[in-house]
Amino acid sequence: MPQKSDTHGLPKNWPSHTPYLTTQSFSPTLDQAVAASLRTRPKDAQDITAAKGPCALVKITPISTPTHPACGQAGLFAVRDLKPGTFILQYLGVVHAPSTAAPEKRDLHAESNYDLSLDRELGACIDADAMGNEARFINDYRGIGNRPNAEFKEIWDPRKRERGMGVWVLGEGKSGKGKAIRKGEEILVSYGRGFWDGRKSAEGTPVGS
Ligand SMILES: C[S@@+](CC[C@H](N)C(=O)[O-])C[C@H]1O[C@@H](n2cnc3c(N)ncnc32)[C@H](O)[C@@H]1O
Repeated sequence: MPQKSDTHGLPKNWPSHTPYLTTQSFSPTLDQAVAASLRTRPKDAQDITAAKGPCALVKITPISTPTHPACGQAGLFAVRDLKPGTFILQYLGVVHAPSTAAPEKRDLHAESNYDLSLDRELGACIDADAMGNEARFINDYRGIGNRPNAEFKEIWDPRKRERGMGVWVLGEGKSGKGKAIRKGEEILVSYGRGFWDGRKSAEGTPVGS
């Protein structure tokens, strides 16, 4: 059954102060060369044209369990069983990269907790802090589950001719250990140690402690 959305076509529990995106937004500071590269199909990306609007596979849920490390925030949960390797949804936000025209400009995205790398060489990222879709509510598995049950991977939208990032249920892999995500389970990825190390150093805690 599709996930109920409110009268404005927003997913349930979508925050009123955050614009809901149905396609990627591009920073006006994006260099032409970077923009061109983001419109060139990479070798390893999967072709996906994600459906627009609220995703029927997931729901945004406020977290009130005191032992949950993101208590008081929200998370993204499966509304049906999802098989290993299933594409769930695209990670939408503002696509940005350092500008060669104004390299001295302050990076407006440096402190975002919603900034996902798209292309390391280009420094291109997708920031869902100011605007995005349900994928911005995916929490890191640490302190919640034993391991991630989902992963971010690059996609290529053949219709828009755009690179992007998608969220998949972890595949079965060589070991065949990838498991389905059960209805009601929280969708959890690994942000990578860099995310948490960056936070520790920003807070003045020595990295690695
Ligand atoms: C991309 S947001 C995830 C959605 C967020 N929970 C919300 O409601 O907006 C990343 C932020 O969620 C929180 N978070 C995610 N995973 C966490 C975890 N395993 N432990 C503690 N906080 C977590 C942190 O505050 C982090 O900066």
